[in-house]
Amino acid sequence: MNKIIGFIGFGKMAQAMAGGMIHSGLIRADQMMASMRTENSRTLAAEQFRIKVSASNRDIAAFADVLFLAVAPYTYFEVIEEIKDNIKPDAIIITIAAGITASDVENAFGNKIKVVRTMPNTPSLVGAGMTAVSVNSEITDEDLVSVEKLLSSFGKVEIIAEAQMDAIPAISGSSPAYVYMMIEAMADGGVRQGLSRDQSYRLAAQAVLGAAQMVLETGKHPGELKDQVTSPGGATIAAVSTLEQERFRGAILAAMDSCTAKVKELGKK
Ligand SMILES: NC(=O)C1=CN([C@@H]2O[C@H](COP(=O)(O)OP(=O)(O)OC[C@H]3O[C@@H](n4cnc5c(N)ncnc54)[C@H](OP(=O)(O)O)[C@@H]3O)[C@@H](O)[C@H]2O)C=CC1
Ligand SMILES: O=C(O)[C@@H]1CCC=N1
Repeated sequence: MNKIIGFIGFGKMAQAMAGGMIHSGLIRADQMMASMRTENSRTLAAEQFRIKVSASNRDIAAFADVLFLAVAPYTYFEVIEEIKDNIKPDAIIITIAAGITASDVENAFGNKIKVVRTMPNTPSLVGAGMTAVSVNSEITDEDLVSVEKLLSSFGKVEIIAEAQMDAIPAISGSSPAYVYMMIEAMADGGVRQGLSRDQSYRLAAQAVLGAAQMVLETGKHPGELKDQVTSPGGATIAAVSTLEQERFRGAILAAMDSCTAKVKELGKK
């Protein structure tokens, strides 16, 4: 793809997307540039990713064909105020912040701009990301093709209605954190039974990966797949019964409600 990709803010999420794009071969490091606040972050990013770095958000905005706004939600509007007169007229602005709407961004720029609101996740780094996408009315069919191509270079893309975007962090933006917690707990359980720590992580992570792949590839209901594991009078149903007593599913639903409530709060600041 023959475009300059700019990142304003190059933290955990931007690095995961940039790493995924470079690794896929779609974008070369010399097509990417990023601005960060501290010198230390810029030095590390230049060393690790071999991209151009700058202290000036305006410099990045002036060169980018596709500009990712990858700062925290509470920094969005000061950054937009800083760069709004510097973006290329045809630039595509990609937002990744939880809770910030496309119309918030349009209003902050103060004129008609192309906005793609996304909610990515960190598995983008290994090409296994999940990015939800909604676009504003300035995005043409041709733009959407380019955006989908770019975002697909590091994982799956789902186009969704803007009104549903606040629901996405809980299910795919933040949820890798819950899964890592589950893998960590499963590995602790393995270690408790005498398995090595390393082997426990590999066993637990591969079981989670395989279960997710079963849901995606068989198209079967997760309940049916669970039933295939639970042999009558066996060990799995003993584990399932304890999980139900401990409100495993209730805890996940409650955590997702907290996540979504926080997303809405982030958008109001
Ligand atoms: N982490 C995740 O899994 C996900 C995060 N997001 C969204 O991504 C965004 C960033 O989150 P995350 O990557 O976790 O955060 P990080 O704290 O890791 O990164 C923030 C980045 O912004 C830079 N920064 C801060 N202030 C400025 C400024 N004024 N101008 C330019 N750069 C600045 C920081 O630079 P420095 O290091 O020099 O301080 C850093 O590079 C958030 O909006 C979040 O909602 C979305 C989906 C998933
Ligand atoms: O924790 C956060 O607010 C961001 C949004 C989704 C994942 N990380």
